[in-house]
Amino acid sequence: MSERIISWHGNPSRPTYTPPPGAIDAHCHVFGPMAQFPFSPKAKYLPEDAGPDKLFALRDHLGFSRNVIVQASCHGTNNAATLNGIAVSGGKARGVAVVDPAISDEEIAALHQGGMRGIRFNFLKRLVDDAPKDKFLEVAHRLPKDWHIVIYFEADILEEMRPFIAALPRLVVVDHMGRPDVTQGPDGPDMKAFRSLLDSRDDIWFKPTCPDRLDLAAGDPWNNFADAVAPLVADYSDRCIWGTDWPHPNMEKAIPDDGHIVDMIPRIAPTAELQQKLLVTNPMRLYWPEEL
Ligand SMILES: O=C(O)/C=C(\CC(=O)C(=O)O)C(=O)O
Repeated sequence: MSERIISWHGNPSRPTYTPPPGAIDAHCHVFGPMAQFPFSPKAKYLPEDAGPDKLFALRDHLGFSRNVIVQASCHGTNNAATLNGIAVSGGKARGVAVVDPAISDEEIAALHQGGMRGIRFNFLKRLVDDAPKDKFLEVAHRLPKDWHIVIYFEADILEEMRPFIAALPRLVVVDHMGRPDVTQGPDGPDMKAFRSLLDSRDDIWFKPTCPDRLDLAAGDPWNNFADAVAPLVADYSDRCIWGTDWPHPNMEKAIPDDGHIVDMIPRIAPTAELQQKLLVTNPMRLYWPEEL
């Protein structure tokens, strides 16, 4: 792997939709810059630099106020690039770390000091070599009480994930709703299974994100995504947070326009009240609770 990849739009449109004041892009990443923060030797993709300067310019362009930077798999368990993004944000970013489960309690405390408020367990085989559930559970028990656990898996393994998720000792946030097949519609088997997971614990949250990934075949404007996801947001409105997923790792063959991604928000959260919860109140509870 030597060629570096660009997976983001060079000139995204300005959205038609205006997010409320204080809106948080609660799922995005930074890549590098590589000269300062090299990628992991185990990285499954090698992106061009997409550093905090680009991320914050996009934040302003799209009308957002803050970011939650999620450590991407290309940086492995070295969180330096993400911590740098948080550090140079002037208090406008916090993060989610990916850690070696053998991390010490002192290192966890340092991550908290650096603005991390959760860790991510990634179960996608195309992104990570292994996902040891027993070790993940052990480290989960050592997290600060007010941290949460972000998990990323695909719908085909939801059933085998259930016992692990049930055992997690912190609030859980599921990335991209566990990647349901949105073409099945709001009452299809994947959405039904995901709803039953949400019903199994009232502290399982989700990100109704990534229309570009989940409605890839139909493409922009991602109508299947809007139809399947809007009822979920309406029914679980206190348990969802939203993000752009910029710089859209692995989407180089179908790069989304970030302005259009933002314009999905009023289609899945049609009222001002739902938008306020999705973009402000809910993510503030997880990332800046001291300000509430
Ligand atoms: O950005 C996302 O959430 C999804 C990703 C990339 C990713 O998670 C990672 O690299 O850690 C994907 O499906 O390729």
